Amino acid sequence: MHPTEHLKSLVATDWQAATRHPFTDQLAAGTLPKARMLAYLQQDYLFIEDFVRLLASAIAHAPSLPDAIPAAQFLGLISGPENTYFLRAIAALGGTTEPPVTPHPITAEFQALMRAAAKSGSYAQMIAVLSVAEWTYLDWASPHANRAADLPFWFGEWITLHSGPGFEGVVTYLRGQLDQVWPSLTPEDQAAAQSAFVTATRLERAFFDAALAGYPAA
Ligand SMILES: Cc1ncc(CO)c(N)n1
Repeated sequence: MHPTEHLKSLVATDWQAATRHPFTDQLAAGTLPKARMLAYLQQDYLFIEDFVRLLASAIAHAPSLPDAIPAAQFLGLISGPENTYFLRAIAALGGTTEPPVTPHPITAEFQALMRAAAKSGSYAQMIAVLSVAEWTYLDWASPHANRAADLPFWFGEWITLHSGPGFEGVVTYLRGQLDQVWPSLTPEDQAAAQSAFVTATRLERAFFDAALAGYPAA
């Protein structure tokens, strides 16, 4: 079994909950209330800021240029079409990106995980968090890809950005990076990368739970 398959098997319950979630089911059915989608995108735009910095850190720590290039191309996608999607969708749903919203506690936990991975110096930890983020999104979005065109763009494009051959390639690349470095890691590094993978999956699930509930005050 590939290391990434083993890691996924460890978190099967959270993985299933994060990728077959009522939030994304409602999104793909077009029945998710607009206010819920807006609040989610505003929180996710905070997530994306730290995601961009984490991805940049992984690029900086990649073992070789061929290992770095696909991540650099993906960074261009996030900084280009995906960033533009956020700005257009948040505006169309009646919101703003400035000033940024206050991070919900789950968003803050995710930010802390990404910041810790980014400054850990461990490429495996960085890739572990990035892999969970993109692989869970590929898994929830792919079954809905054929319906994206019929939805309002703030739902449809969010599915399209996370499905299809190009995005599958991103996930294959990220998993391949973790599978490639895994055997050379010390047991301590493997444990830290596994812990990052487990925590990231728990937070993906919790992020959708909070978004579905509309971020009720604690
Ligand atoms: C919370 C979260 N996880 C993963 C992705 C995919 O990049 C996202 N946009 N937001």
